[in-house]
Amino acid sequence: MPNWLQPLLQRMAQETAAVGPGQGANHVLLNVYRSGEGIMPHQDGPLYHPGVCILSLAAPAVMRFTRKRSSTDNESSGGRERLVASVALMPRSLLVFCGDAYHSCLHGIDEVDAEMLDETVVNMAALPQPGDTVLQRGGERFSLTVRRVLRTKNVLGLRK
Ligand SMILES: O=C(O)CCC(=O)C(=O)O
Ligand SMILES: [Fe+2]
Repeated sequence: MPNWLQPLLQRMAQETAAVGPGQGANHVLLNVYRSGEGIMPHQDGPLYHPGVCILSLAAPAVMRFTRKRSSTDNESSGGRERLVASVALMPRSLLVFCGDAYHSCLHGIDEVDAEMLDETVVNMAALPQPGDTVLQRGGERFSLTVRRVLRTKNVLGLRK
């Protein structure tokens, strides 16, 4: 890990056990999004300890958590009816998630220039003007996604 990341990772390890109790992070991903760019709904998967910290920098965006599609869902449904929570990713904020949000939901960022703020936004108070119905993305957003990659042999069940 580069030196400049150490204080950040130490602070995350002190304040949350989400990325691996007692162990901390060993994997940091830098993503850059221009306004209008997003990341498709996905699950971070079994190679990681099931918890993640996302530090947001520069322009804001909104992360949408959607329930995974089940066998009884209508094939043609767009996904909005499976939306369970939205989180405004404000500059210099940290999103930590694990548990159901990690295992039972997909997370993604829409490819939009302006985010609609509806009743699914769980952190309205973090917005500059609580009560606004639109959040302009405005410019480039950088995120650091901090996780712990598990030892592959453990994940595959090969270790005794
Ligand atoms: O950039 C973000 O805020 C999310 C990134 C993400 O979900 C991922 O890298 O798995
Ligand atoms: Fe992700």
